[in-house]
Amino acid sequence: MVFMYRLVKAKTFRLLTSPVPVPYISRQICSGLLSIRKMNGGKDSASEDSISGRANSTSLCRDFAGGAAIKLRPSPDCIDRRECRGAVETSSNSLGVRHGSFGKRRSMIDLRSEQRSGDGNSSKFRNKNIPARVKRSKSGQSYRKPDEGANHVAPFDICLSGSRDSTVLKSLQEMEENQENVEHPIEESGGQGVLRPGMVLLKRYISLGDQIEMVKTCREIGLGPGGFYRPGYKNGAKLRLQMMCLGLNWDPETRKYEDQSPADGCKPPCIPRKFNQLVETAIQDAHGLLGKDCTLSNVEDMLPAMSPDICIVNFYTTTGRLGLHQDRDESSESLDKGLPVVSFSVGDSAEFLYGDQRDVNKADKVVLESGDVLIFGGKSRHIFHGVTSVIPDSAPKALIEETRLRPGRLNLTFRQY
Ligand SMILES: O=C(O)CCC(=O)C(=O)O
Ligand SMILES: [Fe+2]
Repeated sequence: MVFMYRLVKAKTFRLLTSPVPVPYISRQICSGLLSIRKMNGGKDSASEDSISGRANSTSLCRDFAGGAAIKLRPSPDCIDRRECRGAVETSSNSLGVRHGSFGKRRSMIDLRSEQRSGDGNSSKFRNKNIPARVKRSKSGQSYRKPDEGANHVAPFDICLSGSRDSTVLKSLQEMEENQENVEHPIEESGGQGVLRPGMVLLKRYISLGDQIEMVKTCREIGLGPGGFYRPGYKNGAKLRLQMMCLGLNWDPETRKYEDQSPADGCKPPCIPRKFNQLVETAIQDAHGLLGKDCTLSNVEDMLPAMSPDICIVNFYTTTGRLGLHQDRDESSESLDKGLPVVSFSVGDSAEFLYGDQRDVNKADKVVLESGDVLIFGGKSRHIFHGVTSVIPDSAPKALIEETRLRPGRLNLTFRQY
């Protein structure tokens, strides 16, 4: 009896003092295995290719030495960004970009609100020398965790926090149904068509569904390594926009393309393959428009085709703007050939100026609306251009409801280095 009592007491003691109950441990291992299987065989891994363009990508990233391109390498290198100054905990699997998908509707609205920078000016406090640690959240998204005590600011979030209205899906469906050609509606509306030799505007070209996915994808990438920050010029002045570069990083301070972001030292994320496909189709459709002019024997003489390996993503709040400038930091080969810049506008409309001189009074003006694609190459490759104002409350309602994009405008410009 005494022996039995001691035995029971000893077992009970061991159970009570054991740090983790055995059945609990095995449950954890099982669920771990389950989630690994799900990631490898389920939708998540299938979606990797669609966003990173990894498997069949034609996009290339460059190695730079002292600012000069020395060799081209395939896109997986721009996904594996472990070399970035602070992303010590990043593995190729942990980058949110690889788990997102352009084609897959996944809500990004529940991302951690405490990681948000709040307003368009906060990234000016980001200390270039303080690394941001990249962590992975339960949902598989990567985000930066500010180091203890560091004066670090998380990337700018182009979307607002909060839940989505349940009526939104309905209004989205209605809008899609009302679009005559959901794929690429080329309408004969104001400003549409050839603005000048080599400059073509495709009005409301990007479908609402694609605009929504574009915002969600940019948000997801923009919150990770190499994400949105507020860049500055050499003289210390800040640009009136938030920027993120894909493929290669363009630094307004050095006016050079480099393979790391000055904000966090990370390699620029890759351009999602779906973005590149849209660019290529837009150029083909622009050629279709140019081809209507019977005097042109070869449309490519006026507007060469290109495969983008750089995408500069700008987000302008309603007070954002961009002074008149030329895009001339791509390779001299690209510039000499007149390979075009292709610009996507999403969100609020903006007044866009363009002309042959850096003079606002001599420039022409066009309003770029959500879904518009502007292409300038050939003889127009070196035009001066800029954004004078963003028109508040002009974005499609369903876009805002579905994405909670902040008031302002998202602009993506694609180029070939
Ligand atoms: O926002 C725009 O429409 C133009 C952006 C631009 O010119 C640039 O990023 O170089
Ligand atoms: Fe530009």
